[in-house]
Amino acid sequence: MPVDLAGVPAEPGVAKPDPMLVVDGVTRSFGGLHAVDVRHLELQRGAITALIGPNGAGKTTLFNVLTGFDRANSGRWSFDGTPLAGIPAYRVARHGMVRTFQLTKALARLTVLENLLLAATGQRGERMVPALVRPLWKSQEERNRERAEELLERFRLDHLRDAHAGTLSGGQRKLLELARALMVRPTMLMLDEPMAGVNPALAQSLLEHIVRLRDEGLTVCFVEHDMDMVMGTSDWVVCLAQGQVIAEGTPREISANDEVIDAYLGKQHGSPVREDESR
Ligand SMILES: Nc1ncnc2c1ncn2[C@@H]1O[C@H](COP(=O)(O)OP(=O)(O)OP(=O)(O)O)[C@@H](O)[C@H]1O
Repeated sequence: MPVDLAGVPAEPGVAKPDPMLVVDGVTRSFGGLHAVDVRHLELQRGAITALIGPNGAGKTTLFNVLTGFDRANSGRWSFDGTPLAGIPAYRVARHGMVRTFQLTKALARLTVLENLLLAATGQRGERMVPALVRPLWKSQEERNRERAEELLERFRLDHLRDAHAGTLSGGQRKLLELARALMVRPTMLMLDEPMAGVNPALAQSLLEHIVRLRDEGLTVCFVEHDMDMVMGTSDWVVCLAQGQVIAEGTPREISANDEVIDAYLGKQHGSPVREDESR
């Protein structure tokens, strides 16, 4: 564990020694449904925080709001001291908080290398004034290529640089999504179900990549609804249910937390137990 969270009490909304992201009173409703209602939440710098919760708990909605892809109804949050409420996604990314996205059909038609270079857009080479100054633009393009090659090697995708992204296996796609997010050198990585649809061996390798990124100083937050998946990897676990943070703690504390267990079991075994069954 890079930062000692072991002494932090396992309580919803608890303060962290060095928070990177601080969330206050964030709500998001759809009609009458309160999808997100987070009173206070802090994510520790340099740690891997897993955001867990049963289906429909509000994990993705909270992610979308915090990263500027959706709007909160109320609340504020700051990233590394910068208030981010109302800031659009591309500017959130410029502040260093970047989220992964599943490869769309359009991206699947591009090569792996093109995917990476496209992910770097919005950097200097794309902006108006430097774009007119050819040497500057050129050096930015070269830097992007260097970065892309570095990431291809890191994720062992270098032999696939000219393959169409659509031909990659599920696990390779997940690596490409991760590499795309890293093109802009974020300080915080937000991963929405990075292991979804990936076989267990590859999921393990993805988790190892994530741990390595954390060890290099990146702050990571990932959404996952499979509790087992987060246990060996995360430094801290936040559990959402019905939009609210119902528990926080180390993986060990969370796996023994009755409210968390109830939230999961309540969802999976939603129908009331018949009397004869309960007996
Ligand atoms: N655009 C939307 N319009 C209406 N309701 C929505 C919308 N987005 C999410 N919801 C609802 O908000 C609630 C929270 O959904 P969300 O996708 O954030 O949950 P989740 O925890 O990510 O679930 P899962 O693990 O199944 O992905 C759900 O009841 C969902 O149906």
